[in-house]
Amino acid sequence: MGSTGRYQVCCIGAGYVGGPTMAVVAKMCPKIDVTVVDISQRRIDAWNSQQDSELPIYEPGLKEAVLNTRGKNLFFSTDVDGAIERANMIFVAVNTPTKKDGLGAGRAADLTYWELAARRIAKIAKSPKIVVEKSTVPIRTAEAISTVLNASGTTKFQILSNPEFLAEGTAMRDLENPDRILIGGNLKDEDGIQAIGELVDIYSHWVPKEKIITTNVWSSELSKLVANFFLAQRVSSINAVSALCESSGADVDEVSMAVGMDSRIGSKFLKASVGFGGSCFQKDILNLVYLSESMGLKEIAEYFHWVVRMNDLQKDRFVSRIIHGLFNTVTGKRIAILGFSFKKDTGDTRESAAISVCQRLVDERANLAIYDPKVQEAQIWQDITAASRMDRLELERLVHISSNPYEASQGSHALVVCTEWDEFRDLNFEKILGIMEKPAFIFDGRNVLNHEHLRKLGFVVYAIGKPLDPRLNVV
Ligand SMILES: NC(=O)C1=CN([C@@H]2O[C@H](COP(=O)(O)OP(=O)(O)OC[C@H]3O[C@@H](n4cnc5c(N)ncnc54)[C@H](O)[C@@H]3O)[C@@H](O)[C@H]2O)C=CC1
Ligand SMILES: O=C(O)[C@H]1O[C@H](OP(=O)(O)OP(=O)(O)OC[C@H]2O[C@@H](n3ccc(=O)[nH]c3=O)[C@H](O)[C@@H]2O)[C@H](O)[C@@H](O)[C@@H]1O
Repeated sequence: MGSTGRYQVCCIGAGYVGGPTMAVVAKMCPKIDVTVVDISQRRIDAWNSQQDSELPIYEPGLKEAVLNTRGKNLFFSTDVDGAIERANMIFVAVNTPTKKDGLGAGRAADLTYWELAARRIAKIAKSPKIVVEKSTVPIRTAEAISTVLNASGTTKFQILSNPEFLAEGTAMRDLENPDRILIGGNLKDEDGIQAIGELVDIYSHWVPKEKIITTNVWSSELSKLVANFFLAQRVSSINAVSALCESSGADVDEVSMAVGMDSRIGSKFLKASVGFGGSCFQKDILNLVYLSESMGLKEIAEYFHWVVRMNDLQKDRFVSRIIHGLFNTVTGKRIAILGFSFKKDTGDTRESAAISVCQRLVDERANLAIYDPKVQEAQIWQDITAASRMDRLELERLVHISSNPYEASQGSHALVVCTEWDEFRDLNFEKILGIMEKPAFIFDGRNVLNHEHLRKLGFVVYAIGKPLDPRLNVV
């Protein structure tokens, strides 16, 4: 207990996982004090902002949960040391991106932030702590972290693995009603069992006991990576099928419905798209590739790697369709990009397929007008500049950020849907057709529009995995 007599939880890392996860813990456990800390002052200021629209991330339902608990039993702070000192349990939800340089670059997870957080805990903690690995990490990270934590010998630490399965855009729903809670710990040790019990107690406030499962630490760490591999693999598989559909006249949505109705296969995650994005699928699969390679399992590494390669291929295929469709050149043509986030209901753009699509089109010297309802203009510039070989000045001649879809469409040769935002379904396409160059093309990278209706209006439409429009120039 902290000095207040209340159980103290601290979370290091106030990002997409730390913020929503702790908001739910605070909401569901009013008798527990939850402090979320971060080294980024800007992020913490945004979490504490009185302007609720300024929370650092957009997630349906998040604002309400934060406003109802903030200042009561949910606190956001940059005082990392103070929070560590007071805590009974410390969640670590820092970022674990793919390594950019050095050994394992482009594949292995970069655990710098994790290790820094662990070293801070080791330095500051004076009383026993339970340290919960929330970030997605390679198998056996808990063991390494345990070595760092216990090296000074000043106090005792129990390390638990408790991977997070929330998906952005549905984070609050996923957290409040999870399919399962996975806790990995030392089941052979009394202190380990006690630590697992404390974490189970927290989740038991709102999650039925049968959904809380305990395993050894390594199974838990590996299960997280494997879950993401299985999900991404389904998207890559259906995207591979989409190419087959376009060449054969089959319709990928019909195939996916027919296949998904087999209860052994299931209907979720079978939606063909321009390619999966997000901060985790690619990174976690590359992590599995690296782990397999380090274990000498070359063919298994290749098997995992194909899921990522298929995804790159799908993005390339989509851009090729646009270029060939527009009579083999997009140079100087205006193209409206609808949607920039990696999926709907989030402003997150990490690894978004839209970035690759825009970068390839800019390489072809197309003029882009980009519209997204939630992504900040500065973020779009940052992503495009990072992805492109051109500098900001050159890019500013080619790229324009639009404040609405109609402005983006004005004078454009093609509309390209990169994110499945609901509002795109309800646009006034008669009006859009009127303000576009003719022939007016639509490339629906998410299969969200009513293609038949659009064709009747006069658009030439390309959709992923659908029979090809005879008016589309196909190579
Ligand atoms: N974004 C998602 O949907 C999911 C992410 N994950 C995993 O959760 C982890 C975190 O992901 P996100 O929340 O998306 O990352 P994020 O980048 O949004 O947040 C991480 C935060 O940690 C802070 N940080 C880094 N080092 C720190 C330190 N030493 N002390 C204090 N703060 C520090 C950063 O400033 C940042 O605000 C990753 O391992 C990710 O793979 C797991 C499930 C879902
Ligand atoms: O480890 C993580 O970070 C998380 O990764 C994914 O969540 P997230 O990346 O937020 O979003 P998803 O809903 O999985 O979508 C990922 C990408 O796949 C695409 N997708 C998804 C489903 C589908 O049928 N087709 C498809 O193209 C989405 O548009 C998006 O670009 C997993 O779904 C979460 O369980 C996991 O916790």
